[in-house]
Amino acid sequence: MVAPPDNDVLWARSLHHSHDNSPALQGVSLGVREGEILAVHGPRGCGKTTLLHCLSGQTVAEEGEVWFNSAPVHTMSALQRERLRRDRFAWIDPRPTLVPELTAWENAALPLLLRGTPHRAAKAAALEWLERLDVGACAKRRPRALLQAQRQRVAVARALAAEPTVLFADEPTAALHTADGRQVLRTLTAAARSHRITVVLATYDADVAAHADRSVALLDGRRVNSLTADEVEGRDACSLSV
Ligand SMILES: Nc1ncnc2c1ncn2[C@@H]1O[C@H](COP(=O)(O)OP(=O)(O)OP(=O)(O)O)[C@@H](O)[C@H]1O
Repeated sequence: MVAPPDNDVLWARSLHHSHDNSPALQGVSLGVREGEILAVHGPRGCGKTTLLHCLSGQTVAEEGEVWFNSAPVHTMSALQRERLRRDRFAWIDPRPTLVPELTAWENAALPLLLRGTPHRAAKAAALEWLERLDVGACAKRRPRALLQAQRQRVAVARALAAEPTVLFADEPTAALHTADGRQVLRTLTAAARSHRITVVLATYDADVAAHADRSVALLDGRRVNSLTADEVEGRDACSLSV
């Protein structure tokens, strides 16, 4: 095993992974520098979510290596990977995944509480980030009483309140209207830059990818240098997705 370059917070080498014998990643390598916002860009089914799952330790790739700083994630036990995700990573799904029984602020505070942050400090951080995401007024409401766009803002607040080393955002604005999506994305990227949070942002949308410092393009589970307009729109069927 060769350790990753010093200035990469995340580093993946030659990742191969398949779902039901259908290859989703076919030899993807990449490095993510500390503090950068990296877009993983490509059409639907090209392997973006699978790549983020492998980088964040949710999935161990069938072949290849993933390193977080100097730690080999691919050889960690399931418990070690779970701790890594809890303590150092945050995740935003395309659609908000909140705990229905908890209020908005309790949802936003949850990762901090799970890490053992004192209740008062966790609540203060959650409320601060809900305000920044313009959903401070919803703090005491449960998810079912919120609009979808408000729920997604709570999910973004939850990810940022935890001040992770790396934030994985999988199509974070997919469920939002364009103007709403732009505003959430601006808040997310500004917060990440000011707090030196590294972001790996999966998107099929070139406008979303433009918010990143750097983009890597995926097609059919492989890195490519650039995408044509048709590929970006996902109009080309992904041959490996059938
Ligand atoms: N759990 C699964 N079971 C079977 N096939 C899967 C599974 N997850 C993903 N795939 C397939 O693996 C390939 C890559 O999927 P992946 O979700 O990583 O791509 P993506 O670029 O994130 O797509 P999308 O934007 O639609 O989420 C696709 O062909 C997809 O159909």
